[in-house]
Amino acid sequence: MPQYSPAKKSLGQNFLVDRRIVTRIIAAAELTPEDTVLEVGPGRGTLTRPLAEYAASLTAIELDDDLAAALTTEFASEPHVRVIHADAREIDISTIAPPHAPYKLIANLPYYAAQPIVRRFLEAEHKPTLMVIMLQREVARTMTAAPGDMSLLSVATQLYGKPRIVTSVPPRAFRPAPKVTSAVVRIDVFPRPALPIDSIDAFFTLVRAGFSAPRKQIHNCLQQGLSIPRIDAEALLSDADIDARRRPQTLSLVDWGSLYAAWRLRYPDTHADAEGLREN
Ligand SMILES: C[S@@+](CC[C@H](N)C(=O)[O-])C[C@H]1O[C@@H](n2cnc3c(N)ncnc32)[C@H](O)[C@@H]1O
Repeated sequence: MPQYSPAKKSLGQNFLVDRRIVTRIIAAAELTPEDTVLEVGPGRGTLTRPLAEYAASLTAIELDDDLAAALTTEFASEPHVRVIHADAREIDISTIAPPHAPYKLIANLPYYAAQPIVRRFLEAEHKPTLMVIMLQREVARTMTAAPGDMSLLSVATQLYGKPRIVTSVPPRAFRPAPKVTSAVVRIDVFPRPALPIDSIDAFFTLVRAGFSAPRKQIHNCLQQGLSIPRIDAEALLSDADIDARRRPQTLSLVDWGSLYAAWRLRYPDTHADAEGLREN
């Protein structure tokens, strides 16, 4: 058994100790002996060991110097396992997965960086076909929300894939125990975004504007977020066949697609400086 350094809170190190949850994660990923797997944050290897047994090849990305070194030693004699010492938020995906080769991303994510990591892989040119990830249950619920409870994160997730919660995970399943309940989420990633949008950055400029004041009616949000007069916001919503009095969280993905098409038609030149989601 390798000697590990104490858990580092700053790196979100809550190590999974409940083997039943490991089994649920592996089952949700429906691994086959042909699979290429990418694990983010292998930590002390609780998931890494079974993944290495099931998958044809496994790449594990770990930011912690000590853990990356320990895992490299542990898997040195297994050529199908590669440990990369890097930050998953910044990794160049083309260097870890050959172009066009399908891969699955499986991770018990560090909560402080879960959203940027998920976003990075969902927005990537070379996306995973499937993600099975552990994150805070509140974040999981937001990702999987239905119209009525939608938010920027729900739209940003569901544009790229179909998420569902596999199971909730109590704090006692980890050492040290986190303060919050967690959840395993499976996202079946679409080969292409669910909406025919010509600019992802422009689309998220619109969605962000739409959620600029979630308690207000959608026409107010668009006025405020896009800096346009009320009459123009109402015209856009009418073009998209959306009642101007609805709240932004009630809009479905299809509604956002219609609103985007209407906005593109009325304001074809206003999106050049769009920055997408990355600035959040
Ligand atoms: C919640 S722990 C999970 C560890 C292990 N997979 C398990 O289930 O016990 C998150 C892991 O991600 C690593 N980590 C934190 N930030 C990271 C980043 N930006 N890129 C890659 N790994 C990171 C931590 O060092 C830690 O090992």
